[in-house]
Amino acid sequence: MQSGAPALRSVLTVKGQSCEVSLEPERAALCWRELRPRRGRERSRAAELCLTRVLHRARALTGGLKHQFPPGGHVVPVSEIISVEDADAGETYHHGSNWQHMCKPHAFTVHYVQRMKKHRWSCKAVTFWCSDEVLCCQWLKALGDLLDRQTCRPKHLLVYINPYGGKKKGKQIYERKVAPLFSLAGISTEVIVTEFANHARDNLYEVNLDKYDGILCVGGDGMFSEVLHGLIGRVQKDTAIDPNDPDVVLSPCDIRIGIIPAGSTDCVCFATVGVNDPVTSALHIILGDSQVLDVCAVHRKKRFLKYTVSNLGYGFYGDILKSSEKNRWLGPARYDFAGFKMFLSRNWYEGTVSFQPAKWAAGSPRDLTRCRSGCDVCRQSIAQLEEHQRAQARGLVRNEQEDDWKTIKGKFMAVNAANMCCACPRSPKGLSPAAHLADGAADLILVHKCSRINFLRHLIRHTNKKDQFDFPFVEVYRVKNFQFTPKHLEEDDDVDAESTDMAIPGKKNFAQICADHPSCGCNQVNSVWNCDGETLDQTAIEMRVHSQLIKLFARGIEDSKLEDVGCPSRV
Ligand SMILES: CCCCCCCCCCCCC/C=C/[C@@H](O)[C@H](COP(=O)(O)O)NC(=O)CCCCCCCCCCCCCCC
Ligand SMILES: Nc1ncnc2c1ncn2[C@@H]1O[C@H](COP(=O)(O)OP(=O)(O)O)[C@@H](O)[C@H]1O
Ligand SMILES: [Ca+2]
Repeated sequence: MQSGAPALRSVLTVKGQSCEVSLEPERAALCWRELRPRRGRERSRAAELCLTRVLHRARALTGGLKHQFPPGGHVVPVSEIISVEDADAGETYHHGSNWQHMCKPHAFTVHYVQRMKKHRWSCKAVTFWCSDEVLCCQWLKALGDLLDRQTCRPKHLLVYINPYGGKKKGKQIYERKVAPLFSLAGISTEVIVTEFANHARDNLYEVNLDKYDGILCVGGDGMFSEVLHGLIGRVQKDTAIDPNDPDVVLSPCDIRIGIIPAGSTDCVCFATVGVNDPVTSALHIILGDSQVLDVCAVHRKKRFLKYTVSNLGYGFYGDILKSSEKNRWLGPARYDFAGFKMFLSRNWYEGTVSFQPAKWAAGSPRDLTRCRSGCDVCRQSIAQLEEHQRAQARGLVRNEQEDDWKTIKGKFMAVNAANMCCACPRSPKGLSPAAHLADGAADLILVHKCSRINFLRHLIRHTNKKDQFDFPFVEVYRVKNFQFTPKHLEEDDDVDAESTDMAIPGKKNFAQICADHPSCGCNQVNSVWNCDGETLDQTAIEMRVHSQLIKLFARGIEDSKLEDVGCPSRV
């Protein structure tokens, strides 16, 4: 069906009921309604309410439907159709009171996305029976033409599976839940089951990226981090950008990354999709969703260390990660066990944090806004950032290289830089609920030394509606960069850029003794940085946000108003 082509309207049979079915290109929606609703099928008030919501959503998605659908109507935007195919021969067809088997049915099946509760999607199917073959072909062609126009959808994907992530079910999850959906959608894949850590990262430096429309990782945040490093590293290499230069403008990655969650925290997936469900993620990939994402680069002096997209955490979250690695056999529960242990240890670390606020950011960490699909705060922040950069280039405002630094010295239980809300099943609102995916800024959270009971109160607020920053011992800032120096390195301006913190013998020994004797009463000198679930050996670091450097197969968390909560009216 060409653009401007007339609408297709027919009377077709769905589940033995005659329906008026229409497909209108300008509305980009497939709609059907029963001509004579079945007797004795009175809709409950709840069902009617649900239907009103479907119509409201369809109107929003299709730019306003002029046509009102009476109760019994169904609307599926073409952008949410997964595939259309000839109905299976031999399928049972209900005609009047007789059940018949048709050898060659004149019917087609539409597979589409249905919204379930809590941002979960599932794949539904509806079969339309036609009176003759010509009509059936006409419908298949019209729908096929409209689907061909969905050019953002991937056709060929490279998939990396971590067989050891999370509950070690990555391969099973991919084969049972994801691969069948991809073949339904006509997506071909090349699958690599990783054999060792960093296999995916290293492989991405070698593969011909032009062959693929996207790179998928099946695993947790650590596996995502591998793919992120492989892809960003590869693109910088291809464009001759030196990642060791902390001030360099990194080349953006155009190829999208998809995450099939099969890890322990799945925070990147949860915070960009709204749920860690493999089927939902596969459907977002099939529809060709795209969500840009800020990436933070971590350096020490002039040496690149790591990229992070979710949380860069020192103290509590660094210690949890380090301690949990020994108990990998516990699966995702290792974090709760380590969390409990670290809570009891009440470690704190002395050091200095310096940062530059993101002055142009449209939001602030405690403004109660949430980053949602098509986020206005992200759009406005980037517009203001670009305006600011243009003014700087024209010399209208001072270069901020040396200005506006704020410095805080202290004893910290935790230093976290959340580049996104970091929502996960343990904390559905996340470490920084108002952080944004693509605003060019991160939320720097400083938790000063406090009593165990106060720290617990702060932690518990990650799981309820109260503000976790509303404590005198917690500070939060929206920043474009920050530096952290542990106290024992504060005087060491001359520390060789190549050396690590552990190269200071006396201090290493002290830290070692205390780590070995936690009951000795001394606090350890150093924690480690938890960088999206990977540890960093260095403690003195600098971090800078690179706005919108990568793209994911996601659309950000949708407003829950758009969910058809178990609506019975959508077949
Ligand atoms: C009392 C309940 C407190 C719940 C507090 C929950 C806060 C959760 C914030 C989570 C931020 C997650 C940031 C992202 C981290 C991931 O990149 C990263 C890697 O993920 P991967 O294994 O999938 O590769 N994951 C992590 O670093 C794990 C963080 C896990 C945090 C668990 C915290 C549990 C704390 C339990 C404290 C218990 C106190 C009990 C007192 C009686
Ligand atoms: N085949 C493999 N063997 C061992 N480790 C691997 C393999 N493939 C990937 N990894 C590493 O496993 C780590 C954890 O993976 P991840 O999928 O994030 O699981 P989890 O969420 O349980 O931590 C990552 O650091 C990744 O580099
Ligand atoms: Ca951000």
